[in-house]
Amino acid sequence: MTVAVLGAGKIGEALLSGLLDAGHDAGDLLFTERHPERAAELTDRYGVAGVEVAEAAKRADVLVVAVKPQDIEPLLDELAGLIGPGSLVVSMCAGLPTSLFERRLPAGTPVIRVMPNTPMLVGAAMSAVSPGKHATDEQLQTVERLLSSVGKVVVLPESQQDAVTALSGSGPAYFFYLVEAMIDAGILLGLPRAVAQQLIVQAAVGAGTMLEEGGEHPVMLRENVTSPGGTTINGIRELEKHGVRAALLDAIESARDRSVELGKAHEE
Ligand SMILES: NC(=O)C1=CN([C@@H]2O[C@H](COP(=O)(O)OP(=O)(O)OC[C@H]3O[C@@H](n4cnc5c(N)ncnc54)[C@H](OP(=O)(O)O)[C@@H]3O)[C@@H](O)[C@H]2O)C=CC1
Ligand SMILES: O=C(O)[C@@H]1CCC=N1
Repeated sequence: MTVAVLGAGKIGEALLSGLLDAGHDAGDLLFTERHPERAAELTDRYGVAGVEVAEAAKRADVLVVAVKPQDIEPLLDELAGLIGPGSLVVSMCAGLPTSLFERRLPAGTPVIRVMPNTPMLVGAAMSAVSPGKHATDEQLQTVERLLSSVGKVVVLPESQQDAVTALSGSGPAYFFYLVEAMIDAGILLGLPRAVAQQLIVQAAVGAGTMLEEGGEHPVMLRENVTSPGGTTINGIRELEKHGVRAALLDAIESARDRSVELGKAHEE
């Protein structure tokens, strides 16, 4: 099976790299890029061929659309004249509904909407998958299998994709932001930056592993760190005083709203 990534930016590269690490053959992967120097860099790094969209449409069984939602219109115009009956289109674009692709591509084109995240680069993606109206169960399974090689996969109704985009699509950015702020706190307390970074990154990895493997609720895990009359509760009081929980709710709601807005921009 040949997979072509249309738009090999951050997420497109993460997919190529994750698939190669998972054992996919470079010869079964293609990508398109509009900057020749970026294409050359990717071919050097991964041994994957950069091609024109027409060649990708001709050779690939699965076309993964990974351009910014703002760049979708010209690509759809181009693809509309190129897509053959055997092509399966997978969109990773935030906010864009499968109905947009179905309306603009040849009648009956199977489309599957996916929201992955950048940990795909290290085989630890969370991908949520929603089939459009022409995608068969077999095509859904193909996409699930492909994405399972680079992380975890859930199948969800498309109506939940804007929420998923805000939660797990953007989620890594919020964790990185917290880590960055906590490293700054280490600097404030006089630790060398490298030491602060090592301490916080390992605390994040340890917490993530406990969340994933321990099976305990996050509230319980936090309570276990919070000794009576100890240090952690002082920190928690400050987080509550500064409304960090409400800030996260607002942040994720706002990201969801932006996903809805990106989709609306392409309504008929
Ligand atoms: N980054 C993330 O964590 C995630 C992103 N996504 C989705 O993935 C998509 C890409 O996001 P991201 O990787 O961050 O964005 P990037 O801008 O890094 O990647 C998109 C790439 O596609 C190129 N491009 C645009 N139009 C074309 C075209 N017609 N043919 C070939 N290449 C083209 C862009 O070139 P140029 O540099 O000139 O713009 C760019 O290199 C978005 O729709 C986003 O919603 C989904 C989940 C997570
Ligand atoms: O910021 C964005 O729009 C993309 C979608 C989810 C993560 N990154």
